[in-house]
Amino acid sequence: MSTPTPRKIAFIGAGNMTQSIVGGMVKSGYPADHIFVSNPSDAKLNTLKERHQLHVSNDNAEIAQQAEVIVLAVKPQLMADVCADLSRRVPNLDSKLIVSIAAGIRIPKYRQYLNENITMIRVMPNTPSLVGEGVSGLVADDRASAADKAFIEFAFDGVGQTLWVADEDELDILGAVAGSGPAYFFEFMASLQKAAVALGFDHEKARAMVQQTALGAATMAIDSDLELEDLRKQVTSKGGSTAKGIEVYQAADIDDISEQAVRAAVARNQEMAKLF
Ligand SMILES: NC(=O)C1=CN([C@@H]2O[C@H](COP(=O)(O)OP(=O)(O)OC[C@H]3O[C@@H](n4cnc5c(N)ncnc54)[C@H](O)[C@@H]3O)[C@@H](O)[C@H]2O)C=CC1
Ligand SMILES: O=C(O)[C@@H]1CCC=N1
Repeated sequence: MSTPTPRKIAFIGAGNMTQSIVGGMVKSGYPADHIFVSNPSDAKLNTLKERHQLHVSNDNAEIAQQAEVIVLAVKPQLMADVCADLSRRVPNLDSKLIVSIAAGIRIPKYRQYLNENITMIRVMPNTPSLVGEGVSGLVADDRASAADKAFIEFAFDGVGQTLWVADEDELDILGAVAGSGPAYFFEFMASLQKAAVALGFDHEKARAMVQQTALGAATMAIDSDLELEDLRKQVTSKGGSTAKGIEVYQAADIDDISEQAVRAAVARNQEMAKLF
């Protein structure tokens, strides 16, 4: 996608997600002098400033006042306080585009916290955004224009793939699959690594074989038109060793485990919508 007309964009919170999104935007040609980032402490701000020559501040409201787009990138638990401060100190919030990447909290809540008339897009990214291989789910309210949506799509295309979803229920599900997903894959990779160690490999070799296998499998899944199940079958020779390993996973009902995990994460997103 071509670079949209630059708008001044303020990121509230300089954590992992902000660092990756800002890095992706700059790499895609977005002018760094249109990017503002705030955080209570200086270390992450200094790194961002050195790396990209963008504007930084310890004062959320100061950068929000100057911006046309405000990205809320703090933990859900802090959102109410952060928004209360912005709504007290930033005039014309309803003339800006508000974006949140926080899990759970829904658009009507932001209207309560900030202003009933805001225009809002919610995005659910994931940590592989840090290496440009993220997935970001997006959902916009009825007030967001085509230009607003294109602008935010550009910002998140810089760190991976973007997927528009129909509503906030779907965003909760995408969050439980793709937002949390890297943790599930790491958990599985770590367990395979532990198995290799249990059978005699040292930690380093075990990790090398697991991570390269994960990369290889993911690359094959992306490059192939085959269903994942068929790719699995290609590895599983009749009467061979993989079949025995797969039998163990299937006996533990891996499909049911994954469904339960996703349902539990969706339920927590719904809970956070009520709590914060
Ligand atoms: N980490 C993940 O996998 C994902 C996280 N998210 C969401 O992204 C948001 C941020 O997550 P991360 O970047 O991972 O967290 P993080 O903990 O790395 O970053 C949060 C940043 O906010 C700063 N902060 C704390 N209080 C603040 C305040 N009052 N004003 C401004 N900044 C403040 C912290 O110092 C920190 O730098 C969360 O709401 C989370 O739900 C969404 C998708 C995936
Ligand atoms: O665990 C969380 O709440 C966030 C949202 C998706 C990934 N991390």
